[in-house]
Amino acid sequence: MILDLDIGNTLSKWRLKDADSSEIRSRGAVWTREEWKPGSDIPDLDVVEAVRISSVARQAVLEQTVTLLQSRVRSVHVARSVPEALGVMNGYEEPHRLGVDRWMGVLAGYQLAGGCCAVDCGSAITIDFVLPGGRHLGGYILPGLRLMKESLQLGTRNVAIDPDSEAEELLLPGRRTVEAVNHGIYLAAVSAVNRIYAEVCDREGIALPLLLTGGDARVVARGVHSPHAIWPDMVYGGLEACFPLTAAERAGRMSGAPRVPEPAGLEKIRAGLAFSMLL
Ligand SMILES: Nc1ncnc2c1ncn2[C@@H]1O[C@H](COP(=O)(O)OP(=O)(O)O)[C@@H](O)[C@H]1O
Ligand SMILES: CC(C)(COP(=O)(O)O)[C@@H](O)C(=O)NCCC(=O)O
Ligand SMILES: [K+]
Repeated sequence: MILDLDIGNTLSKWRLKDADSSEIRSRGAVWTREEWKPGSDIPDLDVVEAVRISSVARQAVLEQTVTLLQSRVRSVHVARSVPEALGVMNGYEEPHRLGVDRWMGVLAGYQLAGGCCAVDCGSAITIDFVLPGGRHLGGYILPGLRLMKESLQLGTRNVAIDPDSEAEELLLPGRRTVEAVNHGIYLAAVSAVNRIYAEVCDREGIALPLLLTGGDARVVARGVHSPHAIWPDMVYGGLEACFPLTAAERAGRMSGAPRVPEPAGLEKIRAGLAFSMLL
């Protein structure tokens, strides 16, 4: 069994993948700031023969995790942001400073769709661009929905946006504090994604496929106008591409990869941008 780990600032997600059948056997998540204890929602390491890790948590968290895993599992692979991999050139001036979860998302997106825009809606919302040919342009980082809400300190943190809410409802003026905050941060997040996607496509003269991942991907996607795909396992896809262990992975197939819709035409994206500038 292969254990894939995606350690974010909020949640440490894991999944167990059968190395023979490529099936995902189980998944879970624990709070990143909490210590792993027996009984918490962690996988049984006795069945694990290899581990792949993407971590943006503090260095100490990664070190503890790697030490624990190395004592139990033969091969442990830790992903790093590097200047170039799998045909993608990292756009950062200091490539190792690019969050490795972003790097994994970009590599997975490029392997699946070629040039693309990869959006990760977690603790932070990150929006990265890679062009056909593999040049990563860099990206944008803004606070995620939960962080935006907590920063207001209005006592609304425990009332999360219902992920099944319709975007139209979430865009209405709120008539209670909780509603006003939830609708405000929602509009901030979806406006940023829509605008940044259109700006960069316009500037580069190309309509790029759009991919979303992260804990808030589903609700943010409801407010995204352009055709897009949601890929909950996009970071894991990057791990599979960097450290292929199964026959399918070596052939470039990533688990759970969605069908990516054709992007809207560049003229349509540009018309939307011009319209939003008139407002
Ligand atoms: N069941 C859930 N538990 C915790 N957070 C959730 C859940 N569903 C959605 N979220 C949202 O997802 C965010 C965490 O997403 P995730 O992509 O795991 O973040 P990170 O990678 O930064 O840890 C939370 O900040 C919250 O807004
Ligand atoms: C931007 C991030 C905090 C996003 O982390 P996440 O929301 O996925 O927990 C992470 O990718 C990170 O720590 N990046 C390093 C800084 C950078 O990418 O420029
Ligand atoms: K993120």
